Amino acid sequence: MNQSFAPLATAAPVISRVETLILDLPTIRPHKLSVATMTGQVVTLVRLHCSDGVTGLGEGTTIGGLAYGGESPESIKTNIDTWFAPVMIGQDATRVGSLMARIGRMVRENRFAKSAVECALLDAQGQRVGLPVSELLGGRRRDRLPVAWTLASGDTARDIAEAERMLDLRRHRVFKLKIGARGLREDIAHVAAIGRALGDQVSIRVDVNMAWSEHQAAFGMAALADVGCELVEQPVASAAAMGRLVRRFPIALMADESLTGPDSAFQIARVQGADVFAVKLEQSGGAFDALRVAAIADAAGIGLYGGTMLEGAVGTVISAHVFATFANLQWGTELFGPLLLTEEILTEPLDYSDFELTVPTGPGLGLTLDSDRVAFFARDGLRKTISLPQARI
Ligand SMILES: O=C(O)C[C@H]1C=CC(=O)O1
Ligand SMILES: [Mn+2]
Repeated sequence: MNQSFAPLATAAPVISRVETLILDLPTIRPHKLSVATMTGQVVTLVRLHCSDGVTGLGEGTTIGGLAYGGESPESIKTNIDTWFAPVMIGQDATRVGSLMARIGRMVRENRFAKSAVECALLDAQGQRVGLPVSELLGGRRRDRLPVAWTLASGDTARDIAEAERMLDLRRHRVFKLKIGARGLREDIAHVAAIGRALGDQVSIRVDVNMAWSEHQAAFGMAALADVGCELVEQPVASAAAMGRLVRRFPIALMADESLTGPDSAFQIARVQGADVFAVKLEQSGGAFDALRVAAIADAAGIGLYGGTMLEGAVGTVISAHVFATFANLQWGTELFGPLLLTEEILTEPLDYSDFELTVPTGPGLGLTLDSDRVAFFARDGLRKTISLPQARI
C-alpha cells in the first residue's frame, strides 16, 4: 500500500501533570450555619496539564473543614496528589467518561475530589474542541440562571439590611435564611421579621442543615408555613424522617445533605421523600452524576434547585454549565459563592446582574484565573508576606 495515503496517526493527548493548590480566601462577613461558622473559604484548585498544551481547571471545596462532610480541602488535595494523579498520568485526556470510570475503580468515595478532577477534564476537553462545557454535556437550555442569596450573619437587623442592599443592587430576590443554631421560637421570630421587612417582592426559604429532631421539625414546618416561608431545606438528618415530614405542611421540603448522588436520589425518589432536590455537583460526585440525579428527580416529579458548596469561581461555573442543561430548574439556583468572597480571582469577573448569573460562553468553563491573585492567596503564598489588597466590597 502506498504509505502516502495512510491516515496520519495522531496520538491522543494524554494527561502529563495533575497540579493541586489550596487557596485561603477571605469572606465578606462570617457565614453562620447550624453546623459551623465560616470566617473564610478554603478552595482546592486542580490544574490538569495535558500533552497538547491544554490546561483544565477544577475545584474541590467544602464548608467548615470537616463540619459538613467526610472530605476536607486538605484531604481533597492529598488524595488527588497521592491516589488520583498516578491513575490519570499518561491516560487519554479526551475520554472523560472512561477516565472517570477508571478513577472510580481505583478510588472509593471521595466525591468532592472526583468532582474536581472531572471538572478539570471537562474544561480541558471543551477548550480542545472549542465548546463550552454545557454544550459538551448535551447543550444548554438557558444562558442565565436565577441566583438566591443566603442571609447568615446571625443577626436579624443585619440580615434585613443585607437583603435590602441585594434588592437595590438587583442581585438577588430569593433569600435563604440559615437557621437551626438558635432555639426554634427565636428562629421562627427571625424568619417572620425578615419576611415582614421584605414583603411580597421576595421569596423566603430556610436551611436548617439537619439541626432539628423530627418532632421539632413538625412544629417548625407548620410555624414556617404560617409566616410565609415557602421552602425548608433539610430540617432533619434522617432521610426516613424527611419522608415522614414531606407533604404534611403547606411548605416545600428540600433534600440537601441526604442527597449524595444517584443512589440516594433513587432511594428518596422511590418513596417520594422530598418535594425538591438541591443538586450539588460535589455532593453528587461530579457533573455526570449531577445530571443523573436531575434525571431521577424529573422522572419522579421532584423539583430541582441548583445548589452550592459555596465554591469559588471554578466550582460555581461548572455548576452553572450543568444547571444550564437541566430540562427543569423549578427553584432556580444559589450559585453566589464567588460573591461571598472579598477577592476576585478571575481576570474577568462573572456577570451577576438583574437577579441572575450569566453562564460563560467561551470554550471549556469559559474563564481565566488571575494567576497573580491565585499565587497571592495560595496557602503559604505571597499573602503571608504582603498585606491584604483592597477588598472588593
Ligand atoms: O446549603 C448548604 O447547606 C450549604 C450552603 C449553600 C448555601 C449556603 O449559604 O450554604
Ligand atoms: Mn443546605
